[in-house]
Amino acid sequence: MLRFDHVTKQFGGFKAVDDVSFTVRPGIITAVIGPNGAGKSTLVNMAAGSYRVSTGRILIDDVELQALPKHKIAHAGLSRTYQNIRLFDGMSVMKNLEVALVPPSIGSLVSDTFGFGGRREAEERRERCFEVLKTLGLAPFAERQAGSLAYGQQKLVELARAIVPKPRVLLLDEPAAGLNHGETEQLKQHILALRQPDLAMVLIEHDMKLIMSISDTIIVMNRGQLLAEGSPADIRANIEVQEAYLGQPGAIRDIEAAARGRRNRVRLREGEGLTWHQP
Ligand SMILES: Nc1ncnc2c1ncn2[C@@H]1O[C@H](COP(=O)(O)OP(=O)(O)OP(=O)(O)O)[C@@H](O)[C@H]1O
Repeated sequence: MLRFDHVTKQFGGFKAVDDVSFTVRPGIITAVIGPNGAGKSTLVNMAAGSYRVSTGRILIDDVELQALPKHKIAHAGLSRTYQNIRLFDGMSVMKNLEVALVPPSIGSLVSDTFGFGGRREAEERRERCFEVLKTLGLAPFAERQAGSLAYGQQKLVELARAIVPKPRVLLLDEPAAGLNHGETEQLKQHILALRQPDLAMVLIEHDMKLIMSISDTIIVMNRGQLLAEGSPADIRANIEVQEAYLGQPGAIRDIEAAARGRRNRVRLREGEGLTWHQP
């Protein structure tokens, strides 16, 4: 379980994430949506240790992540993919995956990737990587240079690299960005297949069709604040959220004013299970 507990991130005087609290449960897919600049990637970057939290806590179960270095966060069970592909272009697909299995105590990715540990450990790592490549249909490309693959295949290699360490929390930052219809459909099937009882998955996406078809719960962010959370049906049914997402400022102001007049969390639509959060 991943928990954001009153998390704020300031860049100078600007709050990119402003007192956000929510929980990502295992066994389901939690989507985070919102207009450009809403603070979605900043949440991921803080959880993964790329950005320091200004105030608040981020936890996997009882382990606080916000003060840990990146490799310890990975060791605690968190994996991520990036909005922009970050593979080692000149290395084989297999090596790109093996890098993710380097024991944190070693310190040097290179020494491990190119031969650290006993033959047995190396063999086990390769077996695990190959197993994931097979699952994602990438086995034929195992020894190809990552940079030589098509864009859609590289996005899948990123996903594979995030999966090999068997994470407990998987953060996917716009995995469908730049994919065509067929590739997006394929990605959808892979993400659905990843849904397991012991994995908490966060999906940041702008592709609303994909979001609505695979998410179990949706968090709506706007201007650094958590605006609403609910099931896809709740979110779809709520015209105000749609307007906010489509960027109509009048609707956002109305929603903010409505929420400000209430204490803490309020349910505006009791029957629908949509929870509003006070900005
Ligand atoms: N390193 C940084 N320094 C200064 N400002 C930043 C930094 N990273 C993000 N921001 C700002 O924080 C705000 C939130 O950015 P973020 O990337 O989290 O939004 P997002 O919801 O992921 O947007 P998008 O959907 O466009 O990726 C933006 O205004 C952005 O310019």
